[in-house]
Amino acid sequence: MTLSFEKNATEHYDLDHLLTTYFPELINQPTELATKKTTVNEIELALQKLIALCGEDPQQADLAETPFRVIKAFLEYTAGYREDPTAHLEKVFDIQQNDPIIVKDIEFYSMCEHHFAPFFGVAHVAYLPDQKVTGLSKIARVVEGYARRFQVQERLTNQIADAIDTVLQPKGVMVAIEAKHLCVSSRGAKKEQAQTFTLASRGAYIKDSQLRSEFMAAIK
Ligand SMILES: Nc1nc2c(ncn2[C@@H]2O[C@H](COP(=O)(O)OP(=O)(O)OP(=O)(O)O)[C@@H](O)[C@H]2O)c(=O)[nH]1
Ligand SMILES: [Zn+2]
Repeated sequence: MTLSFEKNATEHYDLDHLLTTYFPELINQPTELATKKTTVNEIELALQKLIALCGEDPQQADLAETPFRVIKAFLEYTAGYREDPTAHLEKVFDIQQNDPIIVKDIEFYSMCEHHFAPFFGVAHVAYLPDQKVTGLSKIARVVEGYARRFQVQERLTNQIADAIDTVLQPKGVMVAIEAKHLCVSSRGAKKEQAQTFTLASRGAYIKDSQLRSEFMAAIK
């Protein structure tokens, strides 16, 4: 079977648009843009080979644009690599708050770095401020910024805690993530109900059992 990516040249196949959407700096860098285009074409070819390896004909009409769509989807799943999540926390408010602030049920989608299968669920974040209080949405933006990468749940949990700890310098921070991993439920062990719960605590949340139980009660 001969494979070629030219087959994808349909009206929906707008490589320039794709690349300049996800890499806006390439608009003024024609050489780098050309290199990226070659890379995309190579990946398309590899994805056609993957489709063939799985037992399907990559040239059939319904699959013609699939490699391009996959690349587009991956750039969306991994948008977090092209931002600095800590930057969201730089804007702080002068709000007097002596007790913890807890933002719970922040839904997220991430991508397991072992299988490129989604894992998804909710993150709960608490911090005990010390002067710096951030906007509530910024906590959710930090979760997004680290979730949209190739991840493991433990690293995601710790990165969120570290970002808040470093930028806001609170008295303490605690993050809990509840997630379902499709690599565990849809394949491999095939445990559909299994969920993973991870915690990361910093500062006062490491040892203060009252703070910890208050957080656990709030997210129940
Ligand atoms: N600790 C941790 N493990 C993860 C995460 N996501 C996936 N994994 C695990 O990564 C492991 C990879 O194990 P391997 O034995 O190398 O890969 P595998 O043969 O596909 O393993 P199975 O999933 O058991 O079929 C699996 O046990 C996955 O469940 C995560 O976020 N954290
Ligand atoms: Zn996995």
